[in-house]
Amino acid sequence: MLDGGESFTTPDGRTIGGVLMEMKHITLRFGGVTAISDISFDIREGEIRAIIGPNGAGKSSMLNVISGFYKPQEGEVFFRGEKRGPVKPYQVAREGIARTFQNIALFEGMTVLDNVMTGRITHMRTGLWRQALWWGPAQAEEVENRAQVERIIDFLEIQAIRKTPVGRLPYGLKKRVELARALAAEPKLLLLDEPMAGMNVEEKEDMSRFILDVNDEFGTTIALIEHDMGVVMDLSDRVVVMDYGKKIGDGTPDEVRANQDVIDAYLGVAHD
Ligand SMILES: Nc1ncnc2c1ncn2[C@@H]1O[C@H](COP(=O)(O)OP(=O)(O)OP(=O)(O)O)[C@@H](O)[C@H]1O
Repeated sequence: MLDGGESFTTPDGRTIGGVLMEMKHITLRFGGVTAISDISFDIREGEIRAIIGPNGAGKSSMLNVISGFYKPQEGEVFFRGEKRGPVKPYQVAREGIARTFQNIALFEGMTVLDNVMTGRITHMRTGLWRQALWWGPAQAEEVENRAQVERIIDFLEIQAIRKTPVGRLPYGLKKRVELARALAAEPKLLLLDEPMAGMNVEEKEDMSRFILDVNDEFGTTIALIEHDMGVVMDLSDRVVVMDYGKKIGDGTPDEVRANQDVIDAYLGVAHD
């Protein structure tokens, strides 16, 4: 277990470990706009952690800080006990963080299988020259990559469409392919950007089940952002609530539901 507090057991019997990621006093500004104002919270190993809030609350900005895409003007980010320095997003990917996007970012002309394969890039170690020659280590690596990709395709129940170009798929399935690609990287921490946005009820139920199964089967820690509060309450172990760039709540779904500031924010009660 990593440093940073006691582990705890969830109501459904899963063990949540120590702190995997810690955000300390994060402030992020865009010119005169303060998108995130002095927010601290942690993400523990094995948990499903949601960041919710009304439109413009600062959730996407926070996800981009976690993924290393935005560098906050103030505050510190710790991942696996180490303070993050100035990193490029690909270095964050190598650290074991993968993400999906709110607006699907797949290669529409490529098959499902090839799209999921692109998620293995961070695991490709042999140089292009050896790969071109299909020689020795490159061959072994390719076999290993294919096996992992097939495992994920089976797990997310997309075998039947593995040779279909992504552009031909309905929205809900595209989202599932995006999840598959992120999982192909075997992330320690998986970031989901509004995974249920634009989905119908049935697709939302499917996606919820897959998120829970991924967490359970692979032990992947999951952080997701969402503005629809109802969607994440059944799914998450703990929830951070943001409003106007500030943290107004943090706790279990029950604690957050009972928090008056959270109720006010969602009902649109005016701020002082
Ligand atoms: N690149 C940017 N440049 C300038 N301002 C930005 C930028 N990104 C976000 N903002 C501003 O920061 C604030 C927080 O935006 P953010 O997109 O993080 O919120 P959000 O909670 O994700 O909203 P939504 O649910 O609508 O996606 C908003 O006032 C927004 O206009």
